[in-house]
Amino acid sequence: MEERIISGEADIQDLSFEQSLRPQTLRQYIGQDKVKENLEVFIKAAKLREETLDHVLLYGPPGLGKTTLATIIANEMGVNIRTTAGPAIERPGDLAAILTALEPGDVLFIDEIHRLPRSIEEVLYPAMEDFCLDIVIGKGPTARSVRLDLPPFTLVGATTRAGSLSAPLRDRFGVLSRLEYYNEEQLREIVMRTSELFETEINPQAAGEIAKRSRGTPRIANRLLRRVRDFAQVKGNGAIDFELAEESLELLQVDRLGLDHIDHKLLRGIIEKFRGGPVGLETIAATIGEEAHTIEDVYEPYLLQIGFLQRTPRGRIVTDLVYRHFKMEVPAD
Ligand SMILES: Nc1ncnc2c1ncn2[C@@H]1O[C@H](COP(=O)(O)OP(=O)(O)OP(=O)(O)O)[C@@H](O)[C@H]1O
Ligand SMILES: [Mg+2]
Repeated sequence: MEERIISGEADIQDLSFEQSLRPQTLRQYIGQDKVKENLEVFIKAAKLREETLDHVLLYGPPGLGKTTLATIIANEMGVNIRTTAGPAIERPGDLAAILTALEPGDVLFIDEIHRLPRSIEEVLYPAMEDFCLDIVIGKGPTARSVRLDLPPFTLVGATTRAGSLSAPLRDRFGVLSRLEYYNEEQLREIVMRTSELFETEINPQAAGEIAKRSRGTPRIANRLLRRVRDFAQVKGNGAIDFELAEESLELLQVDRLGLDHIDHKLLRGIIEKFRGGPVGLETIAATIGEEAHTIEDVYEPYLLQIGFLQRTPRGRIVTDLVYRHFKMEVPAD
């Protein structure tokens, strides 16, 4: 699969920047008002009662701020955060080592928690419920189970696929927070904030233009800003004004709605070869030379989200919005 500048997934460059761009407190975290309001109350209440915060599950598409929020939760609670990821925990012993090393009140952040092996999940249940571990010592007929007390902790899990989480695991989280795509105004604020951290001058209109093309995703907004900043440095005096932003984004081939050439190929393919659909996923896949599941997981979600594609029982259809976006005549039927 080719790399796309408008992908929500982190690339190597993103990773090297993101740490320094992360807001540290709920107050600095832009948008996601409902999630923030709830967390604020739960955190306050937990602190008043001098208890640990309930376990929190954060879910939503890549790049919307799950890892950021996990860090903020620990900061706001005034505790340490230990970070690991579902695929990194292979054996029950791995998890036991992490859990027994926690200090009272700590946040344990498990990223990609849907990729935790089932055998590990089972170790996690009593840990989450009663702060204890049941470990088996020895093998065969002499094996016995020992119960080990753990310090109370808060598990923060993050996943892009809440649907792949087993029900028993999901049920053990007290707080379930779904992150939503950001609106233009919120993304504009994020771009302004990041520019400040970069010490790059930007005017609000230019920030708005980057926001518009960021597909509702802070990670993409920050990435586009970085690229536009390069253009500003090389072609201008370092400051980002509207014309420069627009010109650079055109050169980067990210259109007014944040669509790139792959989106265009997919949409035009359906229009030109299938008269706008309905057409089956497999057929689309064969036409544009991609795997069906890649289209479903990666290409389609944003197009569905902005109403450019619709799923019907007979396949995908493009909507009138697409014809208008491409300045094509909307067909009569
Ligand atoms: N609400 C926000 N306000 C400001 N910046 C944000 C916000 N949310 C995310 N960001 C920025 O976007 C970048 C990506 O966020 P983050 O790494 O938390 O996403 P994620 O949901 O964990 O993604 P993934 O699913 O790939 O793990 C970070 O660099 C962060 O600075
Ligand atoms: Mg993350």
